[in-house]
Amino acid sequence: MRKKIIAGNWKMNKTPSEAAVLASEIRNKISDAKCDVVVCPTAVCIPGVVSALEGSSISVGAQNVHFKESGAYTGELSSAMLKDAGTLYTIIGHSERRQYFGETDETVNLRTKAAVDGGLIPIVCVGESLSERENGIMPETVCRQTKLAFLNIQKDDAENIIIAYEPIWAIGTGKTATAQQADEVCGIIRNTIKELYGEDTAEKIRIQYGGSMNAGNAEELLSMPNIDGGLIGGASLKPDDFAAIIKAAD
Ligand SMILES: O=C(CO)COP(=O)(O)O
Repeated sequence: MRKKIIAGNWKMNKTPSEAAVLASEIRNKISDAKCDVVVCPTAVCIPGVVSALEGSSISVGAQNVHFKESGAYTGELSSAMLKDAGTLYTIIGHSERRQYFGETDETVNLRTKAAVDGGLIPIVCVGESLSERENGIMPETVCRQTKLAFLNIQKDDAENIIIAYEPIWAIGTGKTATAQQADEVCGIIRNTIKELYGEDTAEKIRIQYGGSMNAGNAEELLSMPNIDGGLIGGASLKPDDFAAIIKAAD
């Protein structure tokens, strides 16, 4: 039985002081979660959020990580820096980064390797666009993204990586994939992991769904056999809604 994992992607929202308040509010609402809970604020908010959550079971994640250890990469953050700041997870390859910041399958793979080597748990995002779905190439897209993200990742490391299936057409649109649609794609991803690493890794790896998950639809999505959690955008900024999603996972 895979332990569920609910992560909040705060995206480019909240100042450091607002983020610390939000973290405290979330902490107060979910003291007894049975699933893993992660919040991913912007990098500048990490120290304040880490201290607001100190001693709680809620972990902190970053929204991106660079693939080099240090050097002339203005504006970037290494896994060692994030780790030292108290981060345990990092989102990698979110579709917004692929769309607006030139992220490619190759850089997603480099970042995934750097995160693993630096002791961070990657949350690797994959997902098709609306036109890919409408043209019948959704399976090809998610298989390709998954295979390339895991290139040169050892089996022992692979099973600890989290994959987030986020169909681009469902992000921030209020248009959620149906539970059946989401489960089908999470199953395709799990099968790809089976091809790469075998049945045992495929059974262990956790696959989240992300895309307009909210307090109303979380329970149905999280009850599906291949969905092991959620990567939540908008609803993770509302403590009551985020707490309701965590309750649905438990
Ligand atoms: O992109 C997402 C999480 O990474 C999903 O965002 P929304 O939940 O706002 O649709």
